[in-house]
Amino acid sequence: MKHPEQDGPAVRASDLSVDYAAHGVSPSNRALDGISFELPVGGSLGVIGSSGSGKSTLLRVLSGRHLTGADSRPFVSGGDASTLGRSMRKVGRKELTKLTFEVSLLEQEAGAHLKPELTVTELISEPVLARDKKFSEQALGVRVATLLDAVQMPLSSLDKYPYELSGGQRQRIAIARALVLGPKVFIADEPTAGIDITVRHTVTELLDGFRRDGGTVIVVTHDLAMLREVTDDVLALHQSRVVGYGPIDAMLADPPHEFLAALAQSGGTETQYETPEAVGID
Ligand SMILES: Nc1ncnc2c1ncn2[C@@H]1O[C@H](COP(=O)(O)OP(=O)(O)OP(=O)(O)O)[C@@H](O)[C@H]1O
Repeated sequence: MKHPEQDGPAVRASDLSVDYAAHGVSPSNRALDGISFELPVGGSLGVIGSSGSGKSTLLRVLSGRHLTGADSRPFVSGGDASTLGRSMRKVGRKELTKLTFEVSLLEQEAGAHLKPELTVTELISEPVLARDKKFSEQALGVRVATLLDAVQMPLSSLDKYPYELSGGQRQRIAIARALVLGPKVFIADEPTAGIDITVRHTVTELLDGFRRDGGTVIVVTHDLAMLREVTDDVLALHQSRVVGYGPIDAMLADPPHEFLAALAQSGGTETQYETPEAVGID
């Protein structure tokens, strides 16, 4: 599981600060400010925070996608983060390519952004064929069917197009696609968003199984039950900074910040939290 040069945690952030550069009329913007944590190989970290607190930016940086994405890339402006032993500040191009195979990022609303012209089989197979055009058709067929089963979708959906699936089914296909390369680290941004409550456990089971096989998980979720079931520690962000770090129930029992106190009171609907300044309270 470990990168040859890696002899430490799977993921580490040390006083990490991340900015978005000024763009047109938009000024530069600090999205993360002095973030530190460590996640061992095989561990699972939850990330929570109010809207705009920096959760998605953190996932982009830890997965190396800040160096491969399109416009308005965030950049590491202070400290550093490393994933599987590679620095996110100075990872080389070759190492970065390897990292994108080893670290899978399920982006927010991934199911809604599947290519509409591809079938389920093609969608799940695409990352494998993009990496190796000559990959055995038979082995790929088995891998696709196994993943489809893992996300509890029937084999009859193999030839379907995204428009023929429900929102929850599309999200499950996105998850299968994210796991098809057999990553070592799975980073997921709201994986259960849009998934029917009755099949949510599919995702929890999948993450559990992934960890049992030695995989490391980072998950942004508003789902308290999921945080309890699949994470060891939770990193709570508020306005770009860490306001809590530890097991979710310990944090909610003795909230170190008003954001967490509000979350404890609401029973998990943290997005409703507004700062006193935002609602005009002194
Ligand atoms: N492409 C971008 N260009 C400039 N600033 C950005 C960009 N994306 C995000 N930001 C800014 O970075 C900060 C953190 O945003 P981010 O999307 O990481 O937060 P978040 O916690 O994931 O929010 P949400 O829960 O609403 O998805 C915000 O101030 C946001 O406006």
